[in-house]
Amino acid sequence: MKKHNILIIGGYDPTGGAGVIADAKTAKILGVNPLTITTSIIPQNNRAVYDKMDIPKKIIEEQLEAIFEDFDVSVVKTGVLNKDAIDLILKYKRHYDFKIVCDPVLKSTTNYKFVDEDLLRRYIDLFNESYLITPNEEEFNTIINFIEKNNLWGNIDKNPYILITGIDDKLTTLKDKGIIETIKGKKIDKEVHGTGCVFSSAIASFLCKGEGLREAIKKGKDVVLASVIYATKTKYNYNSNPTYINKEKVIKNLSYALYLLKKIEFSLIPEVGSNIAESLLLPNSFKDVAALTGRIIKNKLGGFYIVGDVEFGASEHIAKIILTAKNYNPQIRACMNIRYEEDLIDALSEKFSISSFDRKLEPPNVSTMEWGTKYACEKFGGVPDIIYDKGGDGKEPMIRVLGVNTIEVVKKVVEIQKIYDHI
Ligand SMILES: Cc1ncc(COP(=O)(O)OP(=O)(O)O)c(N)n1
Ligand SMILES: Cc1nc(C(=O)O)sc1CCOP(=O)(O)O
Repeated sequence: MKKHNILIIGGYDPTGGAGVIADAKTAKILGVNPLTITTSIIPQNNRAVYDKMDIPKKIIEEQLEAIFEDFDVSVVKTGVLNKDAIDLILKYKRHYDFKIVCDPVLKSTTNYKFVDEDLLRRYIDLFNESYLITPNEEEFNTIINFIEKNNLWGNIDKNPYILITGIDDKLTTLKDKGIIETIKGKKIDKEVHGTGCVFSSAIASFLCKGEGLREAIKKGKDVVLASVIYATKTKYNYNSNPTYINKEKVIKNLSYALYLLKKIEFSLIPEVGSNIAESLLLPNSFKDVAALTGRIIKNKLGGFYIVGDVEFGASEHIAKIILTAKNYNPQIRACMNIRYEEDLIDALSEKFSISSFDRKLEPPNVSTMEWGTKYACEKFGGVPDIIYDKGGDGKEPMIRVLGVNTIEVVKKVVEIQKIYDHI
């Protein structure tokens, strides 16, 4: 089966939040083999870019020669470039058949200028040979104004796609400029270093795997959203954390979580049975939530049965908990209900964050799961590890364990069972 090789050519960010490391992480999680060539060493963090040292042209060329001698490359994704790098990419483009996805990084989000007018003039030749260019709105306007001001339209005989990136992305082409399609996005209020790199390398990776342009953009958008939601906190801000949550990933997590559960003597099973569920990112309905079509139920010998299969749309109660909790913390995508025990809650308070709701305070005509989860999260100021209630008329008291995925939830349940067994 053909190996998908993507060649990433860009600058080196030692924090891995942007540059060739961020690009390679993105390609790797998407199942593409990342080959990387460094054009410059750029000491930086989320506070500033401190310097930029260009790699000598000879070394860039030797990196290119080493790769093309030994690998077939279907997509080249470019980040921070210098004139030597552009000259060499165009030289190899004349001899090898690969698509170029060009992310025109003109300056960093910390306002360090990577491109002067002399280099931007050379970029125009690279744009002309590119399949897709991914500027943000400011970079797009700078590029078009530069072409107009310097009367460079004559240098452009091809018509590459342009994706003007933002919360919503606008697909156009360099020459036509009319909007072909707008790809809607979701705003997450968090400034994350490297999102542009992750987005363009995700699109390039999906193209490398044979996806069409629109599908690659839409899936790339999902990667960036997850990478922002699960971004890594640093002292000054956040670093991108390339992450891709799709149905395959959710089902794999749930299957492994059930595998882990079967390894323990799980006895905290409520009369109604337990379910365990995990959702896609920012789920819109119970159809975006996978769970058991049956339940986890006690057997007569003190053990338990896992009844049913894992399917999307299989849960009602646990799905409502996840759908509500995501509004307080979009990282939380999983939950499992277990039996309530009076003295267990106290024993858990040292290791777990806990909130609760009281069914006696429940207003009429509401969904208990939605109202209760909302009540507990607002009381806690976010999403706790555990939400419990002490039951009500004909309603069994319950403990609900929440987490970023079902593997994390089951590991919490294993810890809770251990604590319960030693009370
Ligand atoms: C080596 C390197 N490459 C790219 C960038 C740009 O990253 P950032 O400043 O976070 O901008 P976006 O990727 O978010 O557009 C960089 N700083 N260093
Ligand atoms: C019946 C019930 N009540 C729960 C609660 O948290 O109060 S969890 C639960 C069982 C799980 O239900 P499902 O399979 O619809 O997600």
